[in-house]
Amino acid sequence: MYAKIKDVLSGRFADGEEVEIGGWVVKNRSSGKIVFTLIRDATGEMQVTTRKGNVCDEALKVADALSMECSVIVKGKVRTDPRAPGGKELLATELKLIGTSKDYPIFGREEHNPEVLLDLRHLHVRSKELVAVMKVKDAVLSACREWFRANGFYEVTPPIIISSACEGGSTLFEVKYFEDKAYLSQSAQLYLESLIFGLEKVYSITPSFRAEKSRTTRHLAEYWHIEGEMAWMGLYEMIDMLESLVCFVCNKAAEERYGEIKLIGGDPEYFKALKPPFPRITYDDAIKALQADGFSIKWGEDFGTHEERQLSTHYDKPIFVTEYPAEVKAFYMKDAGNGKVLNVDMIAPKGFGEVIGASERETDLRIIEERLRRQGEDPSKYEWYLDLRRYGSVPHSGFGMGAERLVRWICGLEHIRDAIPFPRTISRSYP
Ligand SMILES: NC(=O)C[C@H]([NH3+])C(=O)NS(=O)(=O)OC[C@H]1O[C@@H](n2cnc3c(N)ncnc32)[C@H](O)[C@@H]1O
Ligand SMILES: [Mg+2]
Repeated sequence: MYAKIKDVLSGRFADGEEVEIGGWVVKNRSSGKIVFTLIRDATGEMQVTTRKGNVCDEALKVADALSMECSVIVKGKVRTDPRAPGGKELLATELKLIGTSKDYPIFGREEHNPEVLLDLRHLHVRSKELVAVMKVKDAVLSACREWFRANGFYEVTPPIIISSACEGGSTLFEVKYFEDKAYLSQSAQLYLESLIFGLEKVYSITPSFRAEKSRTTRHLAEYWHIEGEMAWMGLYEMIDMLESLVCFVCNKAAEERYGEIKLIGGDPEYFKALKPPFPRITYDDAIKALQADGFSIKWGEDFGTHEERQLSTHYDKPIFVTEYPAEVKAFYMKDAGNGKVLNVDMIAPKGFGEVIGASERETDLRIIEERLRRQGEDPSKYEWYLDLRRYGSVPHSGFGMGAERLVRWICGLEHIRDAIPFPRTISRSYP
C-alpha cells in the first residue's frame, strides 16, 4: 500500500528515503525543466518536485501536463525543505498518471454560488473543508459509540419503514409499501421503547426524515439521529447522563480533530474544555427571560429559532430547558401536572439552537390515548405501542440528538447542510 502524506510530513521517513504515494493534484506549476505539484491524499497535502534528469522524459511531460484533480502515483525521495508546505517535499523519481481530469469545474469555494456547489456536491465533497467536516463527524459518531458502550448501552437497528408518526403527522414522508402505504421514520424512539424491556439501555444511530416546510440553516429533510432509551431512568437522572455524553463526545472530537475544526473556523479549545454542569432553566424561566428581553412571547407558545438564539445569548454553555407546556409537545411525554410535561431540550450557545430533544415517557395508557386523540392521531394505529404500557411497563426516558446539529455546533458551520455529505432539504434531493 502507498505511504500516507501525514506520515511523510510527520518525519516517519528519513531524508533520501524513497516512498510511493497515491493521490490527487491540488495545483500544478511548471517551468518546463522543473514542475512543482501539490498533491493530496486523505491525510493531507504535500509538494512533489519533478526535475528534468531525475525522471524519464515521459514522466516530466506527464508532470508538466498535470491539472487539478488528476490522480497520480508518485515515487520519490523525501527531502526536508522549510519552504515546502508541511516542511518536506518529495523529489520525484517516477510519476504515473492514473486518471485524467480536464477542466475540473470547481476552482475554490468563494468563486461559486452555493447552489452551483450543491449541484456539484458529488465533486465538492473532496474539498478540504468538507473532508474536514466529515472527519469531525466520524470522530463524533465513534465517540458516541464509545460512550454508549462504556455506559452499558446496546446498539440496536430499528426499522426505517414505519406505520405511524412519532413526531406528528405533518412532517411524515409517505412511501408506497407493496400494496399498502408506509412512512419514513421521524425517530426510532417508539421502537427503542419496546427494546428496553429486554436490553434496558439501547441506542441507535439512524437516518430520520422530516418533511419540514421550513427553509432554515438548521433543518434537513434527512438527518442522522443519535437516540437513546433507558429503562428505570427519570428525567433529571437523564439530564445528568446527557451532560456526560455531550462533554465526552465534544472533548474527544476536539482532541482528535483539533486541526480540522480550526481549519473550518471552529474553536476546538472551547470543546476540549467543555465540562458539566450546564445551566438548567425551566420553560417558565425562559418565558420570563425572553419577555424581559423584549420578546412578545406568551406562556404556552413553543420556542423557534429566534427565541432559542436569544436564550442562548445569556450563557456560554449549552442550556437545558425543562418542563414545557404539554400542548406544544409530543403525545408520549410524561405528564408533570399543571399542564406541563417532563421533557428537556438542550440548546447550544451562540444561536446553534436545539441539539437534543428528550423526555421521560408517559406510562399511563389512558393519558397517552387522550393525548393522541387531542393531537389528531388515531390511537388504534398505536395499539402495538400501547401494549408496552399493558405488559410490565416501567418508568423510562429517552433522547434524540441530531448528529448534524451537533457537528454544525462543534465546527461552527453557517448552515447545517455542510454537516452532511449530500444534504436533503425542501428544495433539494440531488445529487
Ligand atoms: N428518541 C427521542 O426521544 C427523540 C424524539 N422522538 C424526537 O424526535 N425529538 S425531536 O423531534 O426533538 O428531534 C430530536 C433531535 O433531532 C434533531 N432534529 C430534529 N429535526 C431535525 C431536522 N429537521 N433537521 C436536523 N436535525 C433535526 C434535533 O437535534 C432534535 O433535538
Ligand atoms: Mg425537538
